[in-house]
Amino acid sequence: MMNLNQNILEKTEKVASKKLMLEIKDLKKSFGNNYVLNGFNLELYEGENLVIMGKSGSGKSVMIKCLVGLMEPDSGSIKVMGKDITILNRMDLDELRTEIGFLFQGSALYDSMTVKENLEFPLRRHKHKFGHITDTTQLVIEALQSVGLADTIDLMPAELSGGMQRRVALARTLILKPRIILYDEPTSGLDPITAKEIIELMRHIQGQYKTSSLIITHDVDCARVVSERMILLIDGVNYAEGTFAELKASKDEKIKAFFK
Ligand SMILES: Nc1ncnc2c1ncn2[C@@H]1O[C@H](COP(=O)(O)OP(=O)(O)OP(=O)(O)O)[C@@H](O)[C@H]1O
Repeated sequence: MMNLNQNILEKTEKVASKKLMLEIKDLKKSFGNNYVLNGFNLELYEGENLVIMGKSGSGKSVMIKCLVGLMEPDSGSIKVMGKDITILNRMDLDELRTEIGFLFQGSALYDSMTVKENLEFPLRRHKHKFGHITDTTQLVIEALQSVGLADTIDLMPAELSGGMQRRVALARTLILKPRIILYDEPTSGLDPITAKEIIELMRHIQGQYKTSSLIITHDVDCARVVSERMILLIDGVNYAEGTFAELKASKDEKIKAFFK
């Protein structure tokens, strides 16, 4: 039987051999006297699903905004696939952004466009990534198939349920074949059954597209099913890190509060 030390060593080697997709080091951001991020760190490895949990107002959105270049941190470094985004110029940042897909709360579809047109939209915007594509239909169908909704291609968003709209929004993200996906509260506002469908879909996407995902959620079920690792963001730092099972077993009151 394998002893514990050997097991830990093998796990460490496995992680070390994986490519680092995202790396946040000592991130700090404050607004006046409100010190929101006080040295936050994060490492996301290729192919993994990393969940971040934090109470409302703990700085999750601020962290995401810094990560995608919408907000300037006070200090710290943010590397996406090895490139420090805090020093990239606009054009390089735009190009790097095509490697990152988003599924944000209320990732709204354009109401006046069909599902197909909604999915073609990012392809037109990021033409340079795919060169000149004359027939986008096949790409649209493939992306819709991966979320199980190929038959909605000619429908309008209003004809879809809330869960279907979120799946189409995910297809619109996938069509650019991102290497990293950021999910911000992917199950919020959905009934438990639809939320479960989205959670299963996130797992399926990870397998099919080999994406690395950063998932911000309050949903304990979602964290349990999708995460390989979790970070608890408390007081602007990584208060605790580990697998779902490790954190759930903690006796620390602040950690326990997340699993009640
Ligand atoms: N542009 C801003 N100017 C001033 N304060 C801000 C700004 N953006 C965020 N904050 C403050 O930063 C703190 C963290 O906010 P943030 O939106 O990141 O929380 P959150 O963890 O995403 O919360 P929730 O789970 O409710 O979405 C809050 O105290 C908020 O008031």
